[in-house]
Amino acid sequence: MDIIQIKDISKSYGPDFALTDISLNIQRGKVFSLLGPNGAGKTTLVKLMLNLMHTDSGSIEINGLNVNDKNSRMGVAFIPEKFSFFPFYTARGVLEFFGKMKGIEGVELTAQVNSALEELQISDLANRKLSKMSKGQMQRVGLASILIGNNDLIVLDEPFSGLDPIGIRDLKEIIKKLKEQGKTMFINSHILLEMEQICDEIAILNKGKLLFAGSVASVLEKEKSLDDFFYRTVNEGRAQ
Ligand SMILES: Nc1ncnc2c1ncn2[C@@H]1O[C@H](COP(=O)(O)OP(=O)(O)OP(=O)(O)O)[C@@H](O)[C@H]1O
Repeated sequence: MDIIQIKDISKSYGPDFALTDISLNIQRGKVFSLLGPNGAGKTTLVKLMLNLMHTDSGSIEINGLNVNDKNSRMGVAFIPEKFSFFPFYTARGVLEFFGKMKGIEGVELTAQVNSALEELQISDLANRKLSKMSKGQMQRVGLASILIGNNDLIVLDEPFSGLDPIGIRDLKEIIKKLKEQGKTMFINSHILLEMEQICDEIAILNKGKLLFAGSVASVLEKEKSLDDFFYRTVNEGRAQ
């Protein structure tokens, strides 16, 4: 079954449509990326999926449940583009908070937190407060939180922004490992080269309209790169 089912959704902010008649299904266990230029509607779609806003029309289901049902978000982890949390929390404190919210405690919580800190190479920052961290370090704390608990669906908004080249490589490895564990990833991004390397499926959005949905493999059969395909698709969409 598809883990995300988006049916004919539209969303406007006042008179302006941010999304128009979008239908999209995401298969379980795939790495999916929603690509689009600035203002395309990517964040709006994520907010609708997480029920942070409501659609004007159409419906979204996660795990077969309408997103109005809070149970649809069980096992869903979300990291916004700029991760932030109470500045007086340490990295360990943040991860313990996320774990406790998921009902994980004691030795199991300590083991998961230590493993997440190691995976993101921030064990040395475990006891540092967020207020004393760089942007990239804070982003790594946010990304470590997706490893806490048994998340089925991981939604990442521009996860590569703010990461240095080592961070980008580490994150790609983490995404690969999570895919091997059968997790589904929904990634909003502008960084086409990274997406070409790690994604199974993409959709291209521009000005609130869905211009393409399909596999990266099918794109690369016909095009030199995802980059070329993206620019051509967006430009043809603009011309219409
Ligand atoms: N709160 C808001 N009020 C009014 N218009 C908004 C609001 N949020 C977004 N928009 C508009 O909706 C459209 C889609 O915005 P959205 O943030 O979803 O795009 P995006 O693809 O995530 O862009 P970016 O890549 O720049 O983050 C844009 O035209 C934007 O100006």
